[in-house]
Amino acid sequence: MTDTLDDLDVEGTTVGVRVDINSPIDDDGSLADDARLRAHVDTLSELLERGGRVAVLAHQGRPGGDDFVSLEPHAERLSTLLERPVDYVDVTYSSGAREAVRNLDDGDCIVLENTRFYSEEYMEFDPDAAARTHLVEGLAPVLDAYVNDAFAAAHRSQPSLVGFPSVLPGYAGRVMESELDVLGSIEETPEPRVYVLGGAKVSDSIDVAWSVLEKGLADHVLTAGVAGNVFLTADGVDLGDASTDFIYEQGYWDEIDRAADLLDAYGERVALPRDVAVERDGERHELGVNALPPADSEAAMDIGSSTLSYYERILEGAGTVILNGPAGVFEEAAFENGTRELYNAASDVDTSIVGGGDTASALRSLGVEGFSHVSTGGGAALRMLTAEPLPAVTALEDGPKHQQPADD
Ligand SMILES: Nc1ncnc2c1ncn2[C@@H]1O[C@H](COP(=O)(O)OP(=O)(O)O)[C@@H](O)[C@H]1O
Ligand SMILES: O=C(OP(=O)(O)O)[C@H](O)COP(=O)(O)O
Repeated sequence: MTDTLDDLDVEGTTVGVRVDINSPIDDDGSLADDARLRAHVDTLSELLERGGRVAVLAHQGRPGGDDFVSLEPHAERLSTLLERPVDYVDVTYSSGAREAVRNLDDGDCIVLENTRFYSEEYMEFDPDAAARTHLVEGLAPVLDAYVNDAFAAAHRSQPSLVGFPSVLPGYAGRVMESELDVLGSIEETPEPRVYVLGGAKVSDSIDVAWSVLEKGLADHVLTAGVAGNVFLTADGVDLGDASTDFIYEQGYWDEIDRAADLLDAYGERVALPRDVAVERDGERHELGVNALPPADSEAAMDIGSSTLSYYERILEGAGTVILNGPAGVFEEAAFENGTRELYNAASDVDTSIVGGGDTASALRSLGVEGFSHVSTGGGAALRMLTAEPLPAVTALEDGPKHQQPADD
């Protein structure tokens, strides 16, 4: 068990709080959805009301992505949500960042710059190595304690997640605490258990599929989204140039082989889309897999209606469904149907657990409700639901193993 905020003597304590406010970003760089910021309000308010001095640490996007932006808009929105000034600091661990942290008074809050603006934060380290990174050596000297509330990133072994608890006393924030509580007992959920893997993080989805199939946790794995397209390709379906190029551009070429191996080993428990939707003459047009490939420029953007009927039948018999990732490009009206209907069917299952940043945003924009638990995490929730340890949680549990770096 990890210590929580109940174990922290907050007043006058300078706390580095790692949150996950990684959010969809509009074309103009503003926040398209603030659900993940709202999720952390309880933790941050509690720390501030108890007289803590709070330096928020977080990442946004991945290098090269359109959503790889500064945390300035996040600081502004947090200020509104917390109903108090929240200053944005344009550095993360340099002397300027240390200065901003030293200047905090009781009840003050700042947001440090996107941790992933520094390349080491985009690499995986074991906790000992993470303790020696620039980020941790630079910032830990001015912190008294570390709170990890970033459940959604807890499956990453990055310095801001595993390095700080190696040199500072670490505590789980309220989001982390409640997620660990709800998601910690997957083996006890009713069977049959169905995992629905959609979205665009194909490597994560295939990792999860292997793990839950090998451990006998999943009775069925339903594939959709880009993951579904990769499985179809692995099964020998030619999706055409547009979808195939997309898989290649996203760096998922190797995943096709992994998906093929998985189909060889557990094919009878893995369901593949039976049809896909493409854009033809400006409208949605559905094609059965036998009618593929489509014309050159037509990408598979959603699952079609016969896939939906097939998946709905499996879900009708399920005791538990665990779902991550949209079934298609739900951001476009023509391709939201698969996601809406699949989520609706999943929400009718007795025990229904859903997670993921885009998934939560799809739930809200499509108005789907009724899940037993909506997790702030996608990959992290799935990893936990495979009964695998989360590196950031293990680091918190293990506690500090190294001396806190000295202040200058
Ligand atoms: N067939 C598809 N082709 C391209 N993108 C897709 C497809 N299906 C889903 N997506 C995209 O997947 C993204 C969400 O995936 P992901 O980040 O894995 O979800 P989450 O954040 O819930 O874990 C969405 O932006 C959606 O447009
Ligand atoms: O959005 C996140 O994960 P998710 O898409 O699995 O919900 C987390 O912020 C982790 O981000 P990452 O998958 O770029 O490491």
